[in-house]
Amino acid sequence: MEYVSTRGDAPRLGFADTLLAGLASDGGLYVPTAWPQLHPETIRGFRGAPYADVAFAVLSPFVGEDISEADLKRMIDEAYATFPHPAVAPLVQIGANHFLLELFHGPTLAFKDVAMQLIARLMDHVLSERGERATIVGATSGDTGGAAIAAFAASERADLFILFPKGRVSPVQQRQMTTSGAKNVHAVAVEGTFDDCQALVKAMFNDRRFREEVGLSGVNSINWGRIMAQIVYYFTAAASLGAPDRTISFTVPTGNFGDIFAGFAAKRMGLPVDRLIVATNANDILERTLRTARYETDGVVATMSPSMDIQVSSNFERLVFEASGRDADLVRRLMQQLSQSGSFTLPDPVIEAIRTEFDAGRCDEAQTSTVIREVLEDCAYLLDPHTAVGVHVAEERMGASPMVTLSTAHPAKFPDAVEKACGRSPALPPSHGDLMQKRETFDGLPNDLGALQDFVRERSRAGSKAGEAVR
Ligand SMILES: Cc1ncc(COP(=O)(O)O)c(C=O)c1O
Ligand SMILES: N[C@@H](CCOP(=O)(O)O)C(=O)O
Repeated sequence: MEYVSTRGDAPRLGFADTLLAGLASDGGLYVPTAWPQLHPETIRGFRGAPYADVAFAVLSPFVGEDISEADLKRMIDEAYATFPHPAVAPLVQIGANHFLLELFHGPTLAFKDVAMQLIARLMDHVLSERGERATIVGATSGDTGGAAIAAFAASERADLFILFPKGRVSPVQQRQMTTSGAKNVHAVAVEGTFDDCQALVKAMFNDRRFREEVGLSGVNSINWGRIMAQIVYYFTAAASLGAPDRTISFTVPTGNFGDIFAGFAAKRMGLPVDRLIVATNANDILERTLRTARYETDGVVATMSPSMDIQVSSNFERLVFEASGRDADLVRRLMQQLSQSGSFTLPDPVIEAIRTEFDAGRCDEAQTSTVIREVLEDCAYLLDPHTAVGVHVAEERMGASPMVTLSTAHPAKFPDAVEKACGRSPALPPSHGDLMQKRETFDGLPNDLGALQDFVRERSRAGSKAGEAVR
């Protein structure tokens, strides 16, 4: 399997190089040259199968020969053994035809663990086979950071720098990033928004000298490995509800568009998906884009679902590439307009192609609180605010197909918002009991590329071991 950049101007890479590259050298995002196809009989066989077995079947074609079957199988088994729930990603019914796909049973109680636990193992494996080290820099609005730190804290091969927007993550999210005690982990509070953090990460990737100097790699969903691992749970959920013998719709609380793009990829691989529904909070750029064809950034507002407080939605670029018939020239032009003017307009055939498969809806703060309260009253089930955004939008758009709303975080990550909405404060699971008492360590930096690069240079050198090659 080979991967191409959405901007058409970077070398094609195999799986291992794509995984370590993160962002393509032309600023684009890698996608597979062709979508592997799963036969309906294979999908039918996923019913009742262990999650790790489905993961192996779905992921093998993307990995190809870069990692042996035995090693891939072992790493998948190890990754999902960190999830205490035997199903890894169980379904819970909350309405006649409405199901929640609980993706928060991993080490940091958010869906990011599903991919991060696997890609940390894959990256370490590839780096150690090559005798190399990597400097991983990631941006987070709260959940990616904690999941990456939990997954890479034991890494012998990577130094990890996580940028989070100061004062804009929940206390639980912040402590998951600042209390690991791991020497190779650096949590950095940036004076700015998540979009600022993400722009800094992309600027570091686009600085070729810096990229080579520190052996830069990334674990945000710009990295194909993240998307790939998230495809699996669309298959497990749909198969247990009757796919391939009936179609299933998915509603996805959306920020950076990675999670819903994984659903699109599952559909391209043969999963009978009916509608893919984008659910946004008040930061509704994607809902506006699907309605008006105009993608226009508009300043981020802080909400009770902070992990979705995003305006520049990286993976939308992958969708534009696919919906335009893989027109890299168009993608390059639109992304240039975005960086120059903060907006672009999708050509008619592209927005029409997107609308044939996607819908979108928005959920404001009052509606988020109402949903949390109503679902608690009706189903005795406590939603986190991100999932509540999804449930609100899903309920507006129920059709004939069963609806699966992705439940992306445990409510205990956002206890204040949940308590304000419904009067109940969710407790952290016992395994996280002492989190709020642990000592925090983090650095603060301005929203300044030079300052950040100096910081990374200094710390990643300190973290690397003498005698080992730096990528
Ligand atoms: C809890 C939660 N829900 C939803 C999202 C949105 O996912 P995506 O960025 O893949 O669209 C995020 C972060 O990205 C998140 O942390
Ligand atoms: N919501 C995310 C933002 C980063 O998204 P990613 O999927 O690109 O890593 C977060 O919680 O950090």
